[in-house]
Amino acid sequence: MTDAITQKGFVIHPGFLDRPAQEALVARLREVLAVAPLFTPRTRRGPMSVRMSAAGTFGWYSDSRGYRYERRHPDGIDWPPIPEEVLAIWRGVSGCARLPECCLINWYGEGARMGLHRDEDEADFSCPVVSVSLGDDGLFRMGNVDRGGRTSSIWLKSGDVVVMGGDARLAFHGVDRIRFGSSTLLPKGGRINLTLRVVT
Ligand SMILES: O=C(O)CCC(=O)C(=O)O
Ligand SMILES: [Fe+2]
Repeated sequence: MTDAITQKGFVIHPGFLDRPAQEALVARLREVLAVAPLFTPRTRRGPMSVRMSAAGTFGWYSDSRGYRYERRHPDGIDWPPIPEEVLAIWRGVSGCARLPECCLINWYGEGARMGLHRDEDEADFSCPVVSVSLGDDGLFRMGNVDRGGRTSSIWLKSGDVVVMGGDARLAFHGVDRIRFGSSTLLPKGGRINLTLRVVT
């Protein structure tokens, strides 16, 4: 693990997870996804390119009715518990006494992206959102609390952890593109991003 980098209030921990830790995490996530399969969220503008699932008390969900947190997977089952390995990352970097209530799982296949947005559906912004990147490189764009203005971009690699707290908690961010096949962690390629959130 190298020293943290701060850009526009986003704290980036390059290589926070070594390869064995990444592999252990992927094995846990496969167990979660076996219970709560990936689904394609829809917005008013159509299906998202990212596929999603979640662990924890709440999962983030979007359909034609809009965005919200839900206590159940769209198949009607409870979300599986957040794996202990994921909670350990939160304890290591969040500086927050509360535990995350949602571990959102985003799966980016070839060509998937996530437009600039703010994570603002939570009731309490005093804890950060912690993001964990696994698999292919993703070009992460960091903006400002208000839409517009200068942005800054960084390629997030497998094992990198980003803490969006303080001024960055409500800052715009997104993923412009991934380098499909750049990592050997996931045999079929793709990028997994976890975001850990205190929701209530
Ligand atoms: O994939 C990423 O690195 C960011 C994901 C994100 O911003 C989100 O799920 O809200
Ligand atoms: Fe986000």
